[in-house]
Amino acid sequence: MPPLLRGSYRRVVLALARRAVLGAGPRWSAGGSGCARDSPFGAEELRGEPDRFGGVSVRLGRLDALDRLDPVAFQRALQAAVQKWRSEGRVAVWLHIPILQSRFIAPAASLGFCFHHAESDSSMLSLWLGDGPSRLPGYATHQVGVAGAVFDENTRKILVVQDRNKLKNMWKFPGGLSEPGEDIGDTAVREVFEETGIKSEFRSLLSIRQQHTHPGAFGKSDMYIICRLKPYSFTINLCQHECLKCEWMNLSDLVKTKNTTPITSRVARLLLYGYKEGFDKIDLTMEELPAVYTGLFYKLYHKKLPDNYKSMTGMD
Ligand SMILES: [Mg+2]
Repeated sequence: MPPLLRGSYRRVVLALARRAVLGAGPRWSAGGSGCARDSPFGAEELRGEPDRFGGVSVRLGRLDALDRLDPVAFQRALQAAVQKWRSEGRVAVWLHIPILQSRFIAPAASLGFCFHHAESDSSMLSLWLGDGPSRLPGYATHQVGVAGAVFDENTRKILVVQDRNKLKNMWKFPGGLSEPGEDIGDTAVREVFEETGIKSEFRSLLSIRQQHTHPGAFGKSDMYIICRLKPYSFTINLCQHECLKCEWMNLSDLVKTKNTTPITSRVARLLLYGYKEGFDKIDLTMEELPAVYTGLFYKLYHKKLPDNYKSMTGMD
């Protein structure tokens, strides 16, 4: 339990114990004053944790006694707490509401709180208290899809599929949606294996397509990334749920076919160019580096720097 909430927990528990001893009627009635208890639920129960940007966060799930609090009493307490935070110069309030406590969303909204985001079991509301328009960053706005262009240099064949649930059946690279926290290359390798049974390893990133208001991304922006993968198994085991067809196709046939998407066609040409002239001409390779946040790492994708440029500092 966070130290800031310890006091409020104690107060709420004591109030409940006192009520039980007195045998009071409905504790905090849904109508009327909304606080038919001897010790009204006040702003002090809603003390939150300050953040480094000058905001304050309140997690309702940490206040067990809220199970018995009605929305009217909550609204009154929240209004008083907001006034206090405003007078203290707080710039924002974050209100985390577990799904089972959703009856507190409407009272918060009536005080100006808006949805910031929702997860499967909770919602996060926010209220900007600072000067001018809100400077709070928005939540996730993107869906990331990743496909694997699995090219076998020995046979010059490329792995292609036709999706099952598409209006038009076109050849494309196997792929799918990235899981939260999953690396791009790992998504490509996983999706290729799930859809075709082919095992492969990540080589490079070849292209990024950005599309806004994408119908397949719930109207959000969609980033579709194609990676170059090297196969190390060759027997196809098609996923019947997602794919209609899968085959190893000659790369030159994929370049020529009309029965494909514009993105697949362009990447096929790019691969042909890389195969003939060297993959360093088309590859964005990956480098893993330590982030400023202790213990974390990030992946940087860029064209490989020639060795003689690695130590060069100027124009000469
Ligand atoms: Mg897929």
